[in-house]
Amino acid sequence: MENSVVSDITRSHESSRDKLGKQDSIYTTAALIKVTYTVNHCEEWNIVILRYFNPVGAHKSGKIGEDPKGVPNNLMPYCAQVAVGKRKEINVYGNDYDTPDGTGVRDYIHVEDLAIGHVAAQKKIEECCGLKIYNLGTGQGYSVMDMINALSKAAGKPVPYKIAERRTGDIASCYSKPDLAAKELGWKATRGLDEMCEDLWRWQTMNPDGFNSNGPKS
Ligand SMILES: O=c1ccn([C@@H]2O[C@H](COP(=O)(O)OP(=O)(O)O[C@H]3O[C@H](CO)[C@H](O)[C@H](O)[C@H]3O)[C@@H](O)[C@H]2O)c(=O)[nH]1
Repeated sequence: MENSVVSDITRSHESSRDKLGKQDSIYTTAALIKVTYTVNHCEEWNIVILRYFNPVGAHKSGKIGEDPKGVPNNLMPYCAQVAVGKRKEINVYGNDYDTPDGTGVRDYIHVEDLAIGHVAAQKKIEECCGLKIYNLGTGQGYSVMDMINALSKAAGKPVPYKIAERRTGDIASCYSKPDLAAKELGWKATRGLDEMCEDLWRWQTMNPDGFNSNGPKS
C-alpha cells in the first residue's frame, strides 16, 4: 500500500514499509510511548502527543519563519528558496504515483494553526486528561504540483521545477484525520493554502538568508 490516512493510533493504518520506514515513524513513536505509559502504570501522568503533518508558512509579521541549515530537505522551504532566486529549480520527486496528478500528496498545515493546536493541548493537560494523541493536520491533501502552483501564485512568478526520480522512503499520499482534535480539543486548522504560501513568501522575501539576512526587519 502506498497511501496512508493517519487516524486514531488504536486503529489500523495502511502505509508502505519502505527501506527507511519513514512514514511509519509518526506512528511508531506515539505507539511506543503509549505502551510505555500503560506498562509502567503512568496513569497519574498527563501527556498529550501531537502528530504534526507538514507545517508551512510563517508568522504574519514576516519576522519569524523557517530557516533550514544547508540545503532544505522539505518541499516548501526548497520551493521558497527557488522562488527567491537562491536555487535554480525544485526537483519533483516522482510524477507516477497513484494520486490525481501523479505527484506526492501531503497534509500541509499553517504553522500558526499548529501553534494554536499546542495551546489547546496545554489546556487539555490541565484537565488531567491522562495520555491523549491527536493529529494536527487539515485533513486535506495537496500534491507537490498543487504546492508549486500555490507558491508561484503567491510569488507572482512561476517556480521552476523538473520531474525527478522518486525519493527513497516516500509514499504516495499521507493526510490526517483530525476529527479527534476537533472533538476533544475544540481545535481545527483554519488557514488555507493561499495564506500558507503568502506568509511563507513574505518571510522568504524579507529574509532571503533566513535569520542571518540583513534585509528589512520592521
Ligand atoms: O525537494 C523536494 C522535497 C520534497 N518533495 C516531495 O514533496 C512532498 C513532501 O515532502 P517533504 O520532505 O516536505 O515532507 P514529507 O511528508 O516527505 O516528510 C515529513 O513527514 C515525515 C513523516 O511523514 C517526516 O516527519 C519528515 O521528517 C517530514 O519532513 C513529498 O511528496 C516529496 O516527495 C519533492 O518533490 N521535492
